[in-house]
Amino acid sequence: MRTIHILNGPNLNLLGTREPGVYGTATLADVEQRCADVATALGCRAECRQSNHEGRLVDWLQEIGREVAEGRSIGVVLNPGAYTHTSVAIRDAIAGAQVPVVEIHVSNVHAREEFRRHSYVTPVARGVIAGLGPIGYELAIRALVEG
Ligand SMILES: O=C1C[C@@](O)(C(=O)O)C[C@@H](O)[C@@H]1O
Repeated sequence: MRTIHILNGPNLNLLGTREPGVYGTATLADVEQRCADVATALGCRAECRQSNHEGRLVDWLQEIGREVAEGRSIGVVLNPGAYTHTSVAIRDAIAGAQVPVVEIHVSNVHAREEFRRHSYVTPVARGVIAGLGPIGYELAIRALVEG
């Protein structure tokens, strides 16, 4: 059974209590449970991880690149959090490890501050989902598995 990875970046461990007017009230555990259920329904396994550390996300992306090359993984649903707007290292890890990535944002980053409109990840992602809340993760999993 192939794995689909769900990686969440900084501060997404605070989902549910963090700015609920922007990010809603679902917790990260709720989101991860939903991802696990959708993956199972699609015949694969979800592995969900979160880190507040850029280098750890880079390490995980490199590992996943090896899994993809060996046919053990389908790719990554990645919410890079604030690193979306700052991280050349995460962009380079995705490109260098040739990981299929769907970029996801809970909030509509294009309707917020100007600095959230630029993403270093988008040019190396298969696609982007933003502003649909937790259901975006489900759509991203479907896109990777069925796409
Ligand atoms: O941490 C986050 C969360 C976010 O990626 C989202 O899911 O909407 C949007 C980012 O701008 C922000 O820094």
